[in-house]
Parts: sequence; structure tokens; C-alpha cells
Amino acid sequence: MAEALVIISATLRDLCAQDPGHERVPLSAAQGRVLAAELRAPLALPPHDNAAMDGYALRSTDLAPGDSTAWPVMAGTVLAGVSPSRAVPPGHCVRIMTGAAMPDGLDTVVPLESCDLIDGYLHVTRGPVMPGANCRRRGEDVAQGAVALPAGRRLRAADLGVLASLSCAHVEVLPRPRVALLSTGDELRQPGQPLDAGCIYDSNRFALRAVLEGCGADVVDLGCVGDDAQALWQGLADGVMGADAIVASASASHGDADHLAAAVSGMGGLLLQGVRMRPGKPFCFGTVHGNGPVVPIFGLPGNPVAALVCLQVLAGPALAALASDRFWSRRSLRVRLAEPVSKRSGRTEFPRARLLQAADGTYVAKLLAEQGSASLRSLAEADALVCLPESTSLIDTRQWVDAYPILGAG
Ligand SMILES: Nc1nc2c(c(=O)[nH]1)N[C@H]1C(S)=C(S)[C@@H](COP(=O)(O)OP(=O)(O)OC[C@H]3O[C@@H](n4cnc5c(N)ncnc54)[C@H](O)[C@@H]3O)O[C@H]1N2
Ligand code: MOO
Repeated sequence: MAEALVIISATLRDLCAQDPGHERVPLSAAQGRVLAAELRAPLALPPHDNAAMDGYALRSTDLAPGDSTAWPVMAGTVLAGVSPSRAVPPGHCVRIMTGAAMPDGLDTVVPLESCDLIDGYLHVTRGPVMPGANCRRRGEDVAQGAVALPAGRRLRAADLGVLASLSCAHVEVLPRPRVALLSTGDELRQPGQPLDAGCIYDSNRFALRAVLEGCGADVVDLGCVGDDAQALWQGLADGVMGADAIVASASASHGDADHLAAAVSGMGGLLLQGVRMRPGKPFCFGTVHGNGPVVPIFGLPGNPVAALVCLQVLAGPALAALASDRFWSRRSLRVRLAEPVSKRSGRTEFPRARLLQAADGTYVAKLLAEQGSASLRSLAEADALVCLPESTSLIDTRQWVDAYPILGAG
């Protein structure tokens, strides 16, 4: 399997060499997009010193040992959103609410619950008050001019918050990779259609699409073509013209109705057919161009679980490269198995598992009883794919292995 990844990534590296350009999107549409360039903070965060607690603001230089001092309290309250114009003389304090800008010179807040107000004087009841306590300093989160977000960052909720805090109403992002998706098979019917004898519904089209979109791709749905070489060639030609990569499902192996490998060979080059892995053995990969640009094609095996596993572990890292996204599909956990398992040496296996947290906080993977490549239900029940390495034939419960949370599972 490692060789397959090398071939795929080398091909993608060559194809990704050209500049993908970038586009400007409103912040409200930026979730999941990939930042085109590092973002330097145009302003400090927070933009001004402000109170972290409701309480009384004072100067740390006025704090006496033991907090025995009582401070005269100025009239009024400093509220969030009010300009900190009011001067507070040395030795005095002022009531202040969380988020309000600290008046000039004040740097410490005594929380309401740690003090009493007696005859216009503030007395600390729960000390000691540390100099600078409960005051958020200008720029302590992000200094003005510092890198707030790195280039290539796939924007998540907190990133959008950072961008909003920095007044970025629009963001320069990389274009989404356009991935053409094609189902193949005479037996496939679309959900809602009558199910003719011997037919099944096209589940791959929807499950694969969900994974691709969840990972930031712009899916170009090429629909479903029958087991017809001509129709397959036409489908691939459409993909070449309108997408950066093609994902086709089924027709990948050597059966009488499996035309994908021949079509890829005829339209470009078949670089890989068959991978030492389970599920996913018939996976194929190549490039097609027809008369258009050169586009990588991932030929996923038809069995639904095999298709999703191959998309996640073989196509996923490659599509991540296409999107310049360092965070896509790379997450894995180290886990141990709940029970020892034996496997055939010489192929990497990806059984489905539920993850349980042990008392020491580590994860234990319990392999599902059903591991058939057509059993979508067991994939739906699983939390992760466990990676059982190619060279091993027995994995005991002490050995650490990688587990990949299933993409598209939330
Ligand atoms: N003699 C051999 N037969 C098979 C081998 C083998 O090594 N020798 N490998 C098996 C494995 S493993 C898989 S996986 C499949 C892969 O077959 P293909 O990629 O050629 O796909 P098909 O034969 O067309 O379909 C396989 C299976 O998947 C169902 N399918 C196809 N598309 C969809 C879809 N969009 N949604 C839901 N299900 C789909 C299809 O009906 C078949 O049941 O080959 C084995 N055979
Ligand atoms: O790809 Mo097949 O099992 O490996 O279904």
C-alpha cells in the first residue's frame, strides 16, 4: 500500500505544481476554505486593555502588602463599549464591567465577589490581589503585525472568530478542488426510482459525495453510467474538462463489465491497478487527458465500504495535496485492540471499529463482527478504520496501531 501512496503522491505533486490561484470570499462563506496566504494581524487582539471580570479597577502600584488599603471609589461604572476617556486619579478605583476598556493607568481588577463597598471605599475581602490580575492586555492574544493564521489553514469555527476579531470581512482562499464523481454499473438505480429485478440503489454517489464535500471539494456530479465502455469514456472526458480530479466508483477490477482500467489506459495512463490492502484491492489510479488538461483519476472499487476506505486512505491524502490543505484527512489516533486479531501478512487491512476509552484515557478499538465490503450498515456503526500493517500477521492487545476516524462521520 505504501508504494501506491508514493505513486499517487508523486503524480499529484507534478500536477499541483501550477499555481491554483485564489479567490476572495465573504467571511460568512469561508468555513472549510483554505487560507491562500498567511494572515498578519492588522490590529492587536484584544485591541485595548480590558477587564476580565466584573469588579473594581485600580493601579497595581496602589496595592499595599496584605491588601489592607481601602480605595475611594469614583462615581459611575465603566461599561464595555465606552471609550476609556475618564481619568482615575492615583489611589482611586472605579467600578468596571467585563470587557470594558481599562481607564488610563489602571491595570488590575478586583472581582465583585472579592471585595466590599463601605461608605464609598473599596475593601478587599478575599486576597491577595495580584498586580495585573483580571486585566486582559492589549495584544496579549495576537500582537499587531504577528501571524494570526498560517497559509494553508483550513478555516474552522475558531479561525472564523479570529478573522472577525481582526475585521476581515473577506478572506483570500484557495479555490476548492473540483472533483468529478462518476458512478458506474448497469445495476444501479437512483433513490426514489423503482428497483428493477437484480438492481440496487446507487449508494456510492451519495456517500462519496458527502465525504468529498466534507473535506472541502466542489463536487461535479457526472451521474451514473452503465457498464458501457463508450459511456464511460464520455463520462471521463466530461470529468477532464470540468474538474481537477475524477473519482469513479466500480468497474475497477477485471470482470466482464469492468471497463475502467481500459478507459484510463486509452485516455492517458494507468499507473496503478490493484493494491495490497483490504478492503480495496481492485483500486486503480492513473491520469486521463483526452484533448484537455491532465487530470488524476481514482478508480474506487464498487463495493461501498471498499470505495469509502479507498477514498479515505488513498485518494484522501492526494486530494488534500490538491487543496494545499495540511489538515485534511491526516488525523489519526494511536489505539490498542480490544482483542488480538490475526490477518494475512502481505496486505494492509482496514477493519471497521468502535472506539472505547479505557480508564487511563487511551483508546481501545473493538473490531466490528461484520467486515464484509458490501456492509454499509457496519460502516455506519463504526467510529474508525484501524490500520493493521502489511507485514504483521498477528496483532495482540499490547501493540499500538493507527486508527483513522471515518471521514464524513462528523
Ligand atoms: N474474481 C474476482 N472477483 C472479484 C475480485 C477479485 O479479486 N477477483 N475482487 C472483489 C472485490 S474485493 C471488489 S471490491 C469488487 C470490485 O469490483 P469493481 O470495482 O469492478 O465493481 P463492480 O464489480 O462493478 O461492483 C462491485 C460491487 O459493488 C456494487 N456497487 C457498484 N457500484 C455501486 C454503487 N454506486 N453503489 C452501491 N453499490 C455499488 C456492485 O453492485 C457490486 O456488488 O470485485 C470483487 N470481485
Ligand atoms: O475492495 Mo473489495 O473487498 O476489497 O470489497
